[in-house]
Amino acid sequence: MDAFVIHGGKRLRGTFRVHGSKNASLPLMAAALLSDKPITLQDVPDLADIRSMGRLLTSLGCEVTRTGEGNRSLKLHTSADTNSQATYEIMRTMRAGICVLGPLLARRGEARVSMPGGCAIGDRPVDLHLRGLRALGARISLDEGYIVAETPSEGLVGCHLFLGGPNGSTVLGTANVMCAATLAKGTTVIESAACEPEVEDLANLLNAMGAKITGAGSPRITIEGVKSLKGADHAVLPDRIEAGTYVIASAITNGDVVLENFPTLALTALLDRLKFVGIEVEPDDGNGAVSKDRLHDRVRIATQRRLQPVHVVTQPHPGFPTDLQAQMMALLCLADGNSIITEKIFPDRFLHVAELARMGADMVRSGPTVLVSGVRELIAAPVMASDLRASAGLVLAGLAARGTTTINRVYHLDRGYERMELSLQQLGADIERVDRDAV
Ligand SMILES: CC(=O)N[C@H]1[C@@H](OP(=O)(O)OP(=O)(O)OC[C@H]2O[C@@H](n3ccc(=O)[nH]c3=O)[C@H](O)[C@@H]2O)O[C@H](CO)[C@@H](O)[C@@H]1O
Ligand SMILES: C=C(OP(=O)(O)O)C(=O)O
Repeated sequence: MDAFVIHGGKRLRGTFRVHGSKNASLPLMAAALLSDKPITLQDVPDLADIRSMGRLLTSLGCEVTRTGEGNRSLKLHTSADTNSQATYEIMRTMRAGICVLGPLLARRGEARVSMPGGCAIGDRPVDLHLRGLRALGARISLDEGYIVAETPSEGLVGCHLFLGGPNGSTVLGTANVMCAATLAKGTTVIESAACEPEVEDLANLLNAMGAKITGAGSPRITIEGVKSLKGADHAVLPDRIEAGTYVIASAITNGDVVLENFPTLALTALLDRLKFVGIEVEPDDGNGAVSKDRLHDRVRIATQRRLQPVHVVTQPHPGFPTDLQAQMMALLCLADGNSIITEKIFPDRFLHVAELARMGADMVRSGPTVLVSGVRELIAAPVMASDLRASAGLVLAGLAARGTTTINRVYHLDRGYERMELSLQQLGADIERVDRDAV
């Protein structure tokens, strides 16, 4: 098992181009099951989760091939519909495998899909996915860890449905129901739909395939069912979580990093909190000057020496993303005072707290809230990566810490960050990947 060894204290400098989004790509890939015509997705990151989704789709009769310049695109072509079973063996490795349920049901009338895995970040039920699909008429039961779903003889039928849950909306649940509704009879209205940019991106692909969807990106999505969907070409959104992680990497090392393909609009809440901390993300005109275009997709990160504490609450989009909570916590460990972080999406998503404490961070957790008292410096230690974003938080802490930090089990990072150690090396970090036995 691989580990990262980081000699901390190097200021990051240089330019990094943000990759296409993992969390957009995965449901986009699953949408290829809705058509027998080829779909091409441009700028799909090369990640463990993307490869797992590729294996899953292949098992379901979809040919998946890397193509285009630098093999950055994916071509997906569903040419066989003989197998509609998504096995536990593949599904346990990632959460987004559940996105095949809606498309399989809508196009083949049946699906047998294992309950999904994903990051260990607390309870992750799928009741809202099932509630939404049942509202369209699907008959669903559970059998030995599998969701068994079928459509009635008249097919799925559009309806007005509410998809809100105890912690707000559901991102992948909205994706699943939206996909299923594209081929249902009549009109579906999803109330309390997730507003995340990845949902909007999926609606854009589906519309390019001939679906009739309006309102995606707002809490009410309307889908007029159509008889069939065709092929399409689609460019995947930049990854807002990767982008946010590299902003914080620059800030925590007091660096001078320029980010390209930066999704400014999708990161408003992060940029707002960072401004309070003393970090400006300025549009860059490419000649080292601040651009007048505030929505420029090339930005430069300017960090004040003293970081101010701040209150952060994770919320559904456009609120502060839960997927950047661990990275923000690493930064606030070094602020000049007390910060409060409240996790409202996954109240137990705090496995990084104990590991950051091993590096000298001063934190007290009470339920979904952590009080972070800033310290002068973090001190390197061996730590254990527990989930994807917790791992990213530990890498950031290691970049800033005095001494040599070893982060064990970085396979979690490989699910969501493309060759992170190489990108950080190019920005001047002293980081290397080693085989765990060598540590
Ligand atoms: C592959 C992908 O895109 N993953 C993202 C997606 O996960 P995912 O779509 O799985 O997360 P959800 O939006 O569904 O979860 C939001 C909240 O709703 C609850 N819930 C969800 C479904 C359900 O049927 N019942 C229920 O109660 C969850 O426990 C959680 O408290 O959105 C999360 C929240 O922004 C992100 O952290 C994940 O990175
Ligand atoms: C939690 C995440 O991924 P997943 O939903 O696939 O577990 C994430 O991307 O931070």
